Amino acid sequence: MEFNFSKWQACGNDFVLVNAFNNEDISEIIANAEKICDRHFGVGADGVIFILPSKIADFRMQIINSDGSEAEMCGNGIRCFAKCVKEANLTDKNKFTVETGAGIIVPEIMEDGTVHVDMGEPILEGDKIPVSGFGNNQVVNEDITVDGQTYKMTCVSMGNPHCIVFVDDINSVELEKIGPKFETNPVFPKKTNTEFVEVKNDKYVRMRVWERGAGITWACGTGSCATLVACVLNKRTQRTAQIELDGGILTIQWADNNRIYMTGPATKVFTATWAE
Ligand SMILES: N[C@H](CCC[C@H](N)C(=O)O)C(=O)O
Repeated sequence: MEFNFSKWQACGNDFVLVNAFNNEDISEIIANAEKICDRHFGVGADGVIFILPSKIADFRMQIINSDGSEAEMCGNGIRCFAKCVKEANLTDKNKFTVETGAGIIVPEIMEDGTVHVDMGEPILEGDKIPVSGFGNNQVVNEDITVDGQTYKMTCVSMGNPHCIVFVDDINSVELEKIGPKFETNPVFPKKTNTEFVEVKNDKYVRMRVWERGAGITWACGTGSCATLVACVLNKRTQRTAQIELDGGILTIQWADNNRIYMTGPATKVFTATWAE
């Protein structure tokens, strides 16, 4: 298997990006995503992202987690995707449409090099997130029992499922122990990403994440969007706030038009060829 790729990171959430805009066969790369993402035997990444053509948008993005599972959407990934597309001269626009599993997403590359993304509307109906046991009701500050302990959860989908748990002290959360037990809890038919959040004030929160299919990552863009929505629903922040992650800070806004806007960095680390 031989293919060219570029390595990108966004707040420390890192990805292998593959340009398959000319419909190159990516089946073997997808089949080997776990090995490619391995931090000892491969490149090392939280996922593999493919740039693909689309019939309904300027581009299509496909995201494979480091465990080989496919996700509907990736917030940090789409910022890397946008700058990678621009660098590859696949467009002369700074704002364009991307078909994803979460619908059409619109990133815009800003003058200062950050990327501003219209992430669409949050999904709050329980059966659409999905979370079992709540019908189409919202899941806000509801009980969940994990490993014999009861937590209060608020669930939001940004095309992918998120379970947000507010804590008094983020440093006391044993993420590697409790994260996988939330991820695979039977109440989440499609598993879940889980965000633990310590609110610092009504415009600033600290968040750590255990991602579905990737484990602890240094940042989660869709998770930051879901976190802001959960904060507003629980009356803990304003509708615009900064989310401090292990690897950086994202600014998230839940606008009056009900759409979520995310702004943050994306940086190329290197380009290389996988030749095994
Ligand atoms: N692991 C996630 C996909 C990547 C999301 C995250 N890296 C982001 O920046 O949104 C899932 O399976 O839903």
